Amino acid sequence: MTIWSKQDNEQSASVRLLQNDARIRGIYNERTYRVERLLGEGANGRVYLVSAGRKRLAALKLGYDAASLQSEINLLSALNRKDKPYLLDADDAELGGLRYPFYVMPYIEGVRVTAFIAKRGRDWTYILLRQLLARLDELHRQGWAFGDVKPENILVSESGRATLVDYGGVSRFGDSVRQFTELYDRGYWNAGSRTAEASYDIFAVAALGLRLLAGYERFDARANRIPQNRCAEDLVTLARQTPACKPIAPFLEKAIQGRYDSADAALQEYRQLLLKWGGLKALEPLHLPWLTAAFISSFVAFVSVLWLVLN
Ligand SMILES: Nc1ncnc2c1ncn2[C@@H]1O[C@H](COP(=O)(O)OP(=O)(O)OP(=O)(O)O)[C@@H](O)[C@H]1O
Repeated sequence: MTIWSKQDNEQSASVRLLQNDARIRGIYNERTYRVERLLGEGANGRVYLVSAGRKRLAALKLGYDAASLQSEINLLSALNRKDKPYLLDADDAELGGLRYPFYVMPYIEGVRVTAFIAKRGRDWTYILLRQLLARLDELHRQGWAFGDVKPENILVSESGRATLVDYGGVSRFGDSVRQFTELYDRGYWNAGSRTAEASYDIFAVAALGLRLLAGYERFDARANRIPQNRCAEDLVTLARQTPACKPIAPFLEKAIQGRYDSADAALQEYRQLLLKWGGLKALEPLHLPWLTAAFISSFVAFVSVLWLVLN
C-alpha cells in the first residue's frame, strides 16, 4: 500500500466506475475520449484505456477530487519533452452532475512486473532490475526521484521492456519523498532518510529485487518485525543467504547500504556483474533477431564498400 508522507489523501470510493464505451469530454480543451476498459486503480483515481479520434490509444487517469491530480499534472508537464511526451492533455469532465479532474498520458502496454516474471521465469528479474536502474537514471538526471518504486508501478511489455508508471510519487531532489511503499522504503528499514535522492530509489530497486529473488515470505517475515529490529544489515544478510542473489550480491549490498551516489554508477557496476556472471545466456535468443539483423546489415555494408573501393 502506498503511503503519503505529507498528507493523507481521502479516497472517494463512491466515484462511479465508468463503463466501457463511456465518453469523457474535457470542459476546457473540448477533447472527447472513449473508454475502452479499466486499466487499474489506485488511491488517487482510476486509470482507463481510452481512444481518441482515429483509434489512437492513451491512458486517462480520472481523479477522485480536484486537488488529487494537480501535483501529478504539474510534474508530468515539467517532465514533458517533444521527443518523449508524458502528458497529453489535462482537463475537467462533468460526470453525473459532478466535476472530476483528469489527465491523459501515453498508454504503456504491458503486464505488472511480477506477472511477467511468473510467466517468463525468474532470470528476467536480473534484466528488469537493470532496466529499472536505467529508467531511474534518466529521471534522476532531470533532478527528480521516483519515490514509489513497487511492482504495481512497473509494467513490462511482451518483448521484455520495463516502464515506470504512476508519477504521483516523484519528488524534486532534496525534498521529502511524497509517496512511498513501506516494503521498499529505506526509512521503514531504518536504512536512511526519506530525502528524495538517487540512493533512495536505488535502495527501493534493491529491496524489490531482493523480495523477488528471495521470495515474498522470507522478505516479508523481516519486514513484519518490530521497528527497532528492522535494519539494512538484515536485508544484506537475507541477500547473502539467497543463492539466486549471488550474481548481483555486490550491487544489492551497496544499494541497501546507500553507497551509490547515482543510478548511473549503480548501473555501470550492475552491468559488469551480469557480464561477469554470464548466466543470462538462456535469455539471449529473445534479443537475437535484431542483433543478428544489425550484424548482417553492417557486414553487407562493409563488403559493399570494400568491393567499391577495390573496383
Ligand atoms: N500510462 C499507463 N499505461 C497503462 N497502465 C497504466 C498507466 N498508468 C497507470 N496504469 C495502471 O493503472 C494502475 C493505477 O494507476 P496509478 O498507479 O497511477 O494510480 P494511483 O492512484 O497513483 O495508485 P497508487 O495508489 O498506487 O499510488 C497502475 O498500477 C497501472 O496498472
